[in-house]
Amino acid sequence: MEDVGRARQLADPDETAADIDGSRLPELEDPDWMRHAREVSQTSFRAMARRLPRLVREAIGLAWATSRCNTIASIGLNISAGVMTTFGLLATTTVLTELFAARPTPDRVRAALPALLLAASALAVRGTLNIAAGWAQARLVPQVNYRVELGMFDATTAVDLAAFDDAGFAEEMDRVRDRGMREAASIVDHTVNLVTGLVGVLATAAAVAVIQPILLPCLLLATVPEAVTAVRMARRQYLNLLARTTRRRRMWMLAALMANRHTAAEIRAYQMRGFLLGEYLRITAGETEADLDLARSQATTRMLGASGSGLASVAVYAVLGGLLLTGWVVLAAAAAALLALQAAHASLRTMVVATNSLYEDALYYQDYRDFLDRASRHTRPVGGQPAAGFDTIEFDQVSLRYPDTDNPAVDEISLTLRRGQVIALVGENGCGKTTLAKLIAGLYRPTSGVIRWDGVDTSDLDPHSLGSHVAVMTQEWWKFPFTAGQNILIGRHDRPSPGTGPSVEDAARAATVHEIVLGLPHGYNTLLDREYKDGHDLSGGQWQRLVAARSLYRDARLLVCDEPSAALDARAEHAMFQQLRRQPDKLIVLITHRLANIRHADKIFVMREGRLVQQGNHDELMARDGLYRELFDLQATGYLAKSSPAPATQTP
Ligand SMILES: Nc1ncnc2c1ncn2[C@@H]1O[C@H](COP(=O)(O)OP(=O)(O)OP(=O)(O)O)[C@@H](O)[C@H]1O
Repeated sequence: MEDVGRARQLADPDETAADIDGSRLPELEDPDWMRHAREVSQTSFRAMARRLPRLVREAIGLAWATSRCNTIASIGLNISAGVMTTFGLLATTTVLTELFAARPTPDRVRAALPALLLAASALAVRGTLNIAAGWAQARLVPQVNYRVELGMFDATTAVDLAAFDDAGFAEEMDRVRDRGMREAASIVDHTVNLVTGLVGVLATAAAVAVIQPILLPCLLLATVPEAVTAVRMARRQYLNLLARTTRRRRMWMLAALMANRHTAAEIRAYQMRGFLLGEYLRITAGETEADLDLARSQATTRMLGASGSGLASVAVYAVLGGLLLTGWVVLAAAAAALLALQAAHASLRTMVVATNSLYEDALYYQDYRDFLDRASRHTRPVGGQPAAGFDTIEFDQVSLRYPDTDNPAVDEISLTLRRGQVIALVGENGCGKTTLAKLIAGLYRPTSGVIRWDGVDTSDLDPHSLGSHVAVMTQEWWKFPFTAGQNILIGRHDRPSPGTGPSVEDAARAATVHEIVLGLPHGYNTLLDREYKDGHDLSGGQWQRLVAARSLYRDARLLVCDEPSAALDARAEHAMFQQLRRQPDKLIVLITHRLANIRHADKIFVMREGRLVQQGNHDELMARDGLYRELFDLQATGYLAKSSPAPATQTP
């Protein structure tokens, strides 16, 4: 790790002298996913080579599962090209043997002609095979990429919502998205390169062994400096990048801040431009220095490597000369061996670089596989009893404790909800309303207690069919960058027949957003994302109406509305609650801090610190002393209080 430390120092020369104050961003901790990089930096090349067979098997397995045809083509064509290399070299030896024979020149040329044709043909066929192999490889790599990406998103969209509360899961997911996912295609690419390099070396060695076996050790000797140089350069490049990873992440972060529509307003309002550009400049100065340092040391290694190769070549020439003088090798064989040497150099280099990269990328790919394992532990198994709907939902001593928290967010709650009711959850911030609503909606599973639909434990019901009876208007809705119509339609994109529920326009009318959508340049086909051409945006309240339309379009038996009117104006809010009261066959669960909106609810559940402390309708709860009356009166006072005269201005 000495190299890492050195590169780090060079990357930020003023590190020790710097004052860490508010005018400068603090240095970031190295992220956990760099642990593999460190591991690679401490692994010897021999240890890497030992793990190679397993890695190659794994990569070929992945390629095979993606496209058998392209895998066979990539590897098969490369091997065939190798065979052509051997043929070509052998034919060249024959050409040289004929040309160096003690005969008149025209006779020598005539004798060499068939072998020359053979050598030229071998060369042409090898070139064609190489191009075809490259083509198969180019087809294979993106396919592997998409397969792995799909596997990743298949897992991230199937896991329980609770998985996202687990910090370990989130970090692993980011790490996999950062690198692990991309490296799957790389390991296939490197493996094919490794096979290509290996085939090249073997093909040359085979040719040399046929020409004159004694030349084989010479070939190996000549390639050693090249191999050492390639390994050293690849590893130095990697270690240098490793030492700068954290700083580069900071650069990416700053770059993303400075070229982003969402941050543009704040950057201008707070005049942060100078600060951001200054930080970027400071970091790029360190980066430039690190780049120059790398270029310098790579040039030195390349020079030393070239000198070593030169010396090795001189040694090989000396050995060849000796063999020629002593008659062990004929002149033609020696010349062919020199050609073989050139070919072996390039192949060996490919092999060494591919080994280094394959080993490193395989470590990141392992992260991806670990993540899929972890995700599968967070995923409910498909199957179970189909859920036909419900008439009653019953909570029996239900609790939920978030990971790594001391107190349960919902604590031993028992209640019964019936279809046709409008119920409300009330309480102060953080008392557990949203968590309880998510339990009702089946988005979370209780950590203890049982939830039953018509007497059946929901954990015995098929999660997909259970979810099909639920619609949720969440507090933290997302502005999906789709058209206005799609933003509603995704509420139930797989509705079996269009006539079985409200149309998109009906839902939009019910949520008082139809006129707004018609006012957009392309009506329901208007793209709601200004970052794309012809894209538009809506105000916060207009978006909230669109979200309401989506959940009405879903037309589910259970509708959970968490602060559905937080961004609505008074008229829209009134219309929204009127609409929610007009759903006699549904169970509506409302969460709102504006208590006037739930006066008509059939039942109000009042929560404090995760527990149910009161329940009843508005009149019953107002008739008693308690939290509900206290909160309601506090709010009502604000509306009813007569405006008091402004306090007199005090004169000094
Ligand atoms: N994902 C989470 N991980 C850990 N703790 C959480 C998580 N979500 C909520 N909590 C905690 O659980 C408790 C209940 O939160 P919840 O969001 O259910 O409250 P709430 O009554 O809906 O609050 P508000 O009225 O502010 O929306 C709070 O103490 C909160 O900090």
